[in-house]
Amino acid sequence: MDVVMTIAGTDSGGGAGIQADLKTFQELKVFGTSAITALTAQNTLGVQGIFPISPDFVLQQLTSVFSDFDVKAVKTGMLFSAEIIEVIAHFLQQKNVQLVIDPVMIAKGGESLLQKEAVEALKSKLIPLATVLTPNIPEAEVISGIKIENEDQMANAAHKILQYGVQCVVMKGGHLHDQYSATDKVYLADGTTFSMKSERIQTKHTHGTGCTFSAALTSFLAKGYSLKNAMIEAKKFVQLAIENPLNIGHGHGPTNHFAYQQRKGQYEVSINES
Ligand SMILES: Nc1ncnc2c1ncn2[C@@H]1O[C@H](COP(=O)(O)OP(=O)(O)O)[C@@H](O)[C@H]1O
Ligand SMILES: Cc1ncc(COP(=O)(O)O)c(N)n1
Repeated sequence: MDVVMTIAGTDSGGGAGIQADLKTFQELKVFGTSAITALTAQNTLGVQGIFPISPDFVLQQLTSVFSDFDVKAVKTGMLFSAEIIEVIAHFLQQKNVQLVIDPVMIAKGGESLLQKEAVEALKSKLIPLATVLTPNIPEAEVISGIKIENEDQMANAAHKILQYGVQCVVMKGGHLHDQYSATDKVYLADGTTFSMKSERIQTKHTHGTGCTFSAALTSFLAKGYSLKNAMIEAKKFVQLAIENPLNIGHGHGPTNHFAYQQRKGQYEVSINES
């Protein structure tokens, strides 16, 4: 059984963060472990409270898991502070794992999940260790310092981020103003790019989409899929999770992690090489 790990914050409402990651891992038949960076009191309406975990205790969780399991791939989500990022980066530097970084900054309701001062530590300490970085457009703007309003600016931002040492950047298109499609663009350090296009679902139930995508990507990498195939299957996983909502909660509801196993044979992501 392939063992994976999520280093992230919790979501008491179960739609994002650690909970979304573990549900995704379970559906994709990998064994999920975790190191929690912060507890959030959260539901589909927003984040009502944040209780950060001490950096020492984050390190204790990492040490417990890695001293016992052969962890194949790790993803990070909400990291909250520079101190927590530094502890994680120092720890992972000495490990041979595939690392997916979802640079979570702001919850859909607008609450900050990463302190502003922590962006520098993310850029200089953690991103250089990563196999893949999965920013949404606002996160890519903060990390690159480039405003993204068109494809050229997106490519410039991706190439700047690749210079920080990460092997691959996926620009997630959920926030783009495209009425019909949700296109994610993938930029690799070898200069190649491709895009993954799916139908944009008109829905307010997109809580945890970024967490779910990066957890699925981590699972497929741990299972030995190539980077490209892992990315395509992760896109399929999140598309089906959005397309088949559970209709629970009174705000931005969670996605449906069960849908991939039920419907994966009925859906193909459209790939464009460039
Ligand atoms: N309305 C939608 N319909 C289809 N796919 C979507 C939709 N919104 C987001 N996605 C997809 O969900 C994934 C997460 O994207 P995004 O919402 O940009 O990230 P985040 O949750 O980090 O803000 C991406 O693969 C994106 O293309
Ligand atoms: C603990 C936690 N982590 C991450 C997110 C981001 O959620 P989304 O994937 O919807 O951007 C969240 N709302 N809460």
